[in-house]
Formats: sequence, structure tokens, C-alpha cells
Amino acid sequence: MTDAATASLNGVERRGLMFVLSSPSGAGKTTLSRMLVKEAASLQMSVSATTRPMRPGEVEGRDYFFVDRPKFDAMVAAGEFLEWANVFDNCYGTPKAPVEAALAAGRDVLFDIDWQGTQQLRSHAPNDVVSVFVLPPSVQALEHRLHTRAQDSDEVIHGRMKKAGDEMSHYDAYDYIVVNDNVGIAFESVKAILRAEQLKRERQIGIDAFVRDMRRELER
Ligand SMILES: Nc1ncnc2c1ncn2[C@@H]1O[C@H](COP(=O)(O)OP(=O)(O)OP(=O)(O)O)[C@@H](O)[C@H]1O
Ligand SMILES: Nc1nc2c(ncn2[C@@H]2O[C@H](COP(=O)(O)O)[C@@H](O)[C@H]2O)c(=O)[nH]1
Repeated sequence: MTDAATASLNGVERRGLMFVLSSPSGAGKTTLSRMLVKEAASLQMSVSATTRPMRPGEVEGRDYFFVDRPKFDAMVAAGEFLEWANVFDNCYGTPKAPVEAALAAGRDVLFDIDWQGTQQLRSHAPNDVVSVFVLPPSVQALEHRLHTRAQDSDEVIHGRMKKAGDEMSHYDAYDYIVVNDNVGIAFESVKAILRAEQLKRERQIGIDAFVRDMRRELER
């Protein structure tokens, strides 16, 4: 894949990063993602393609690109996905072109994807992926959230609750863990992780020149 390109932070050139949120269904990653893109100007949301039916309130091209299975398979065959996986009996994939364009323009990209997709992204770009696993505060809260979201049938919710344990078992492959109890606190935590990762020395690829120039000026 294209190298994550450079953006500027306080005048210092830096590498863009791929910021991944995963969680069991209903733990709150979509909620946290929306809050993050509102606030972090450098961050662009990756919009996935999926074969799952559209939920009430979802918007084509904003929440997902809704495609049928033959179209999805054709996109896989054409190598249009950066990663893809079967999740809850539907296919989900990250279109490659918009991510590469965003990174090339020096933006960070936010992904709301499952553990399988995270693993694939990490194998493409191990140094550019920062992953956060979001946990609910309790099983009861998770089930309550899925019901109060009121967008899935009881059968779908039951299926997702049955798979929540499996999903959670992958927490240990993630860089950071955030328990989403109070959403404001969880948001502050996710924001702090993003900021700290943007400031990592190895991502600030212009830092050597920045310091060198100041040292030269001091020596004059
Ligand atoms: N901290 C929180 N406290 C209470 N409710 C919350 C909290 N965070 C999110 N919610 C609510 O829980 C529901 C599920 O959240 P959300 O859709 O963000 O989950 P998700 O992890 O993206 O789920 P999925 O994987 O199914 O897309 C939503 O109705 C959301 O408003
Ligand atoms: N591997 C991928 N997983 C994805 C992608 N887009 C979403 N997802 C994950 O699927 C489940 C279910 O999502 P929902 O919107 O149907 O509730 C959730 O864990 C998402 O993170 C993707 O492109 N690749």
C-alpha cells in the first residue's frame, strides 16, 4: 500500500496514521468515531462497503456503501479492498482508494472495523496502525445499548450478544483498551490516545530538521 504520507503538526512534518476502533457490537465505537471526526480536523472516516441491509437512519455513502453480494465479490476480485471480512454473516470491506488518497494528502484515517480487518491492516502497514479496543462496562449494559439503539431485530441482537464473547477475546491484539462507561470520559481517552500517537517521535519525520535548524540558529 501507499506509504502514509506527511502532514504538518506545529510546523513539523509527520506521518499520517491509521486509527482503528474495534469492539463487540454495541459497545459504542460508532458513537466515539462520530465524536472524533467532528473534533479532529486531521481525521477522515473510512466508509466501508457492506452486504448487510441498511438500518433505519443510515445514509448511503456516509455510514456504508451498501452493495449486494455479487458486487462485493467483484470488488474483492478486483483488489479494491484494503481488507475485508465476514462479520455476523455479512461481508464488510474497506475500499482502498479513499484511504490511500487521504493518507497521500497527509490526513489520518479512522476505521470502525472488526478484529479480522485490524489484523489485515496491521500486516499491510505495521508501523502506521494504532488500534483501540472498546469494551462495554458490563454485559447488561451492552445488551441494553443494542436494544435502545432500536435498529436491529431481537434475533439479530441475540446473535450479536452470542458472538460478543468471541469478539472480546481479541482485546489482547490491540494497542489500547478503553472501557466505554461514561461516553464523555471514553471520548477524552480515545482523543488522548490519538493525540499522543500523532506526537510520537518516529511519526514526526521532520523533527530532526526542525531541531537542527534551531541548533544552528543558536550556534550563530
Ligand atoms: N457510554 C455510553 N453510554 C450509554 N449508551 C451509549 C454509550 N456509548 C454508546 N451508547 C449507545 O449505545 C448504542 C450502540 O452504540 P454504537 O452504535 O456506537 O455501537 P457500535 O460499537 O458501533 O456497534 P456496532 O458494532 O453494532 O456498529 C447506541 O444507541 C449509542 O447511542
Ligand atoms: N473487517 C471489517 N469489519 C467491518 C467493516 N465495517 C464494519 N465492520 C465491523 O462489522 C461489525 C458490524 O457492523 P454493523 O455496522 O453491522 O453493526 C462491527 O464490528 C464493525 O466494526 C470493514 O470494512 N471491515
